[in-house]
Amino acid sequence: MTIGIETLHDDLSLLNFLTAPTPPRAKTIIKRRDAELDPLLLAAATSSGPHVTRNHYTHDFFPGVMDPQAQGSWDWTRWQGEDVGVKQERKKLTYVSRQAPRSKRLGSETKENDSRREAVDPLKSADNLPLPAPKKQRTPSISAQPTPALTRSSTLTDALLASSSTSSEISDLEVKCMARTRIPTPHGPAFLHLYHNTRDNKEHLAIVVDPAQFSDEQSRYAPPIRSRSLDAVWSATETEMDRITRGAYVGRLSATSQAASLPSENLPGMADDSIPSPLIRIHSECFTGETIGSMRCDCGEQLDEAIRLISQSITLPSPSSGSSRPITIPGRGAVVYLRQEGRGIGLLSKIRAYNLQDLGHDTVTANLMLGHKADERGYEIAAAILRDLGLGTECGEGVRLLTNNPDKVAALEKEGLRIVERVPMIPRSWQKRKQHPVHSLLGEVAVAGDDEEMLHEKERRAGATLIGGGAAHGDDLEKYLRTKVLRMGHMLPLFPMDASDP
Ligand SMILES: Nc1nc2c(ncn2[C@@H]2O[C@H](COP(=O)(O)OP(=O)(O)OP(=O)(O)O)[C@@H](O)[C@H]2O)c(=O)[nH]1
Repeated sequence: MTIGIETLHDDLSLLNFLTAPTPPRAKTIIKRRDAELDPLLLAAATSSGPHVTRNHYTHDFFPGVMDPQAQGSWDWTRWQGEDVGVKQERKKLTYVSRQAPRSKRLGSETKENDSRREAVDPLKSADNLPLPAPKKQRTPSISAQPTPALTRSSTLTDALLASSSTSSEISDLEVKCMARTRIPTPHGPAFLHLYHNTRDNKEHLAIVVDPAQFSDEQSRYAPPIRSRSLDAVWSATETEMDRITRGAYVGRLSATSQAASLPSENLPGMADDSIPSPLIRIHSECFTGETIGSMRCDCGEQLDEAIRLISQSITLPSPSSGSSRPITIPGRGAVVYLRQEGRGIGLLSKIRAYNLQDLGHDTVTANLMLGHKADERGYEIAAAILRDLGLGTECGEGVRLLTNNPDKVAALEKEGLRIVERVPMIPRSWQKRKQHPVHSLLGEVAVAGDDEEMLHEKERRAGATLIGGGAAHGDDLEKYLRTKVLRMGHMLPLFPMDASDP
C-alpha cells in the first residue's frame, strides 16, 4: 500500500495511517507538519509565570523585541526595554530561548570556582535595590589600577578613591560595596559588607568590627573603618533613604537615629600612634566547616576565632603622665570572606577530595589526584576590598594579618597590601591542651577536676566549630592540621601527638 503525501494532510488520515492493522510496505513520505500554536495554550502559559521544568526553564515568553532566531536572542541582558526601537507590530509575545547556543555554552564551560568566568557587569546591580533605581551609569567604585592624576573636574569622591588605590599592577579589577548592615555576633557587633566586583560573579563579603563607630567619643582615637564605594554618592537622584537602606549611614540606626553618611566620612586618617594596626583575616569559604560544623578542618573555628580576636578590646596607656587610668577602646579590624570554597577548587571537588582522603590520602595529594593544584586561591579581590575599606594602603593604616599561611602573606603583599605584622592563628584544640587542661576559651567554663573526656563533652555542647563555640577535637581534624604544617608550610608549631612526635 502506498500512501501519497496528499492523503496525510489532516490529523485523522495521519491517525488512520499510524494505527492501520497492516503496516504499509511501500516507502511512505510523511511531510513534516508544524501544528499551529494553540492561542489558549499560549495565553495559559503566559499567565502562569516563568517555566521551571527541566526542558523549559531556559525559555520564556519575551516581548517580541528580538528575532528569536537571531544570533544573541537568548541573551536577555541585551533587551533594552519595549520602547527602544521596537516597531508596534512586533510587541506581541514571542517564545524565545534564553539558553545560549550549544557552542557558546560549551565554550564558556568552566569549573565552579574559575575566577575567569565572565562577570555580568556586577557593578551595575544597584537596581537590585527596592527603591527606585538610579539611571544606569557607571557608579564610583574602587579600582585596583593605579589612579591617574586628578583632573580639575574630579570630585571629592574621586579624590578619596584615588587615595585608596595603591597596587602597582595594572588590573581591570573594581570592587563596589553594594550594601552594609549591622550584625550582632556572640563577640559583639559587626558590620557585614556585601561586595560586587568585575572579576567574577560572586558576592564576596567583609565583616568589619569597629564598634567605635557607634560612639563619637571613641572614634577620635582611630579613623572609622568604612567603605569608600559605599559612602560615595551613586547618583544625583539618590535620596537619603536610598543611602540609609544600602547602609551608607553613620552611627547606629534606630527609629530615632537615621543619619545618611557623606563621602567625606572617609577622609584618610591615621590612628593614634599607641593604637595597634587593625587586625585583619582573609578567610576562604568553607561550607562544611562553617555551616555543618565539620571537624575535617578548622575553618569554622578559625572564622569564629578571628571575629573573637578582632573584637577584643584594646587597652591603651593613659594619655597623660598624671593619670593612672589606662584607656580601653573597642577592638577594630575586619574579616574578608572570599567565596573560594575548598581552597578554590569548589565544593564539588572538595567533596570528592574528602573521599580520596578517606582512602588514606592527605588534603594536598587528594587535590592533585583530582587534577587541581594544592591551592587555587587568589587574593586580588581581597586586597581591593581592603583598599576600599582604607586598610593596608600606603597612605592609610597598615594591617596585622591573622594567618599561618606564608603563601597568603606573599600573595597579599604582591597585591600591594601593607602588612605590618603577622599574627598566628593557633588551632583551639592545640592551644587548649598546650596551655592548661582546664583552660576554656569560650562557651561552657571548665572547672578544676574535669577530666579530658568531660572537657571534650563540654566543648561539644558549647558548639564545636560553629560561631560562638569552643574547640573541637578529632582524628580527621588532627590529620588536617598536621598536613597544613608538614606539607603546606603553615607557620605553626606542631602540637605533639605523643611523646615520640617532634
Ligand atoms: N581542597 C580542600 N580544601 C579544603 C579542605 N579542608 C578545608 N579546605 C578549604 O580550605 C580553605 C581554608 O584554608 P586553610 O588551608 O585551612 O587555611 P588558610 O586560609 O590557607 O591558612 P590560615 O590563614 O593560616 O588559616 C577553605 O576554603 C576550606 O573550604 C580539604 O580537605 N580540601
